[in-house]
Amino acid sequence: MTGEPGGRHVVVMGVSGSGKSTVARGISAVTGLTFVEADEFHSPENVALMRSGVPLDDSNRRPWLADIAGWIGARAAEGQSTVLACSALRRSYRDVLRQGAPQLDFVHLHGPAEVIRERMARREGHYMPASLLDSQLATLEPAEPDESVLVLDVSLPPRALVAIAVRRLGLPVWTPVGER
Ligand SMILES: Nc1ncnc2c1ncn2[C@@H]1O[C@H](COP(=O)(O)OP(=O)(O)O)[C@@H](O)[C@H]1O
Ligand SMILES: O=C(O)[C@H](O)[C@@H](O)[C@H](O)[C@H](O)COP(=O)(O)O
Repeated sequence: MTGEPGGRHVVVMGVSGSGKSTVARGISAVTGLTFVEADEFHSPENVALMRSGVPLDDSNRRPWLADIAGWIGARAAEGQSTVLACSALRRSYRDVLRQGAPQLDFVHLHGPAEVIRERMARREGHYMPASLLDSQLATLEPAEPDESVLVLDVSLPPRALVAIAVRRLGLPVWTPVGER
């Protein structure tokens, strides 16, 4: 999607299994913002660590986040708007992402650990074991007052989460060409 220079940039954040990919894809479908999955930027070494049940640390995450910030910056330079699914667990990680676009909006999917654990256990074909949820929750640093973060309850259905996020962030609703 092209917009004014810089565009809008949204990161759907939260622990693994909180519904980031589902909600970010939904926002993209409704608004036309270009969707990207932060997991796709992980090195094979990072994926291997998580697959074997070892949590990432700052040194594993730093180059990953820098690459994502670079991607956001490149899209912003093209005037393209984006929506990402990215855990962005710590304040310092969000600060790295903001280097790509200073006015980054975050949607934090937050909710009971049991609900998220259940979803992770049921999810098929993903490298991330449910056993890493505890470390994800321990690493998570909620938004500080100066950050632009909308906190939403993971227990809501995906469609409601997408609708609330689009409305509260004032994102443009995309209309297919044939319906204009
Ligand atoms: N709001 C929701 N309500 C019920 N199930 C959900 C919701 N959001 C996601 N899910 C399901 O939970 C699992 C994890 O969602 P996913 O989007 O992959 O999370 P994440 O990207 O944060 O790891 C998936 O099987 C997905 O279909
Ligand atoms: O910083 C991290 O520890 C990882 O990014 C992690 O948070 C991410 O959650 C995994 O890559 C699993 O992917 P999902 O979040 O899509 O389950």
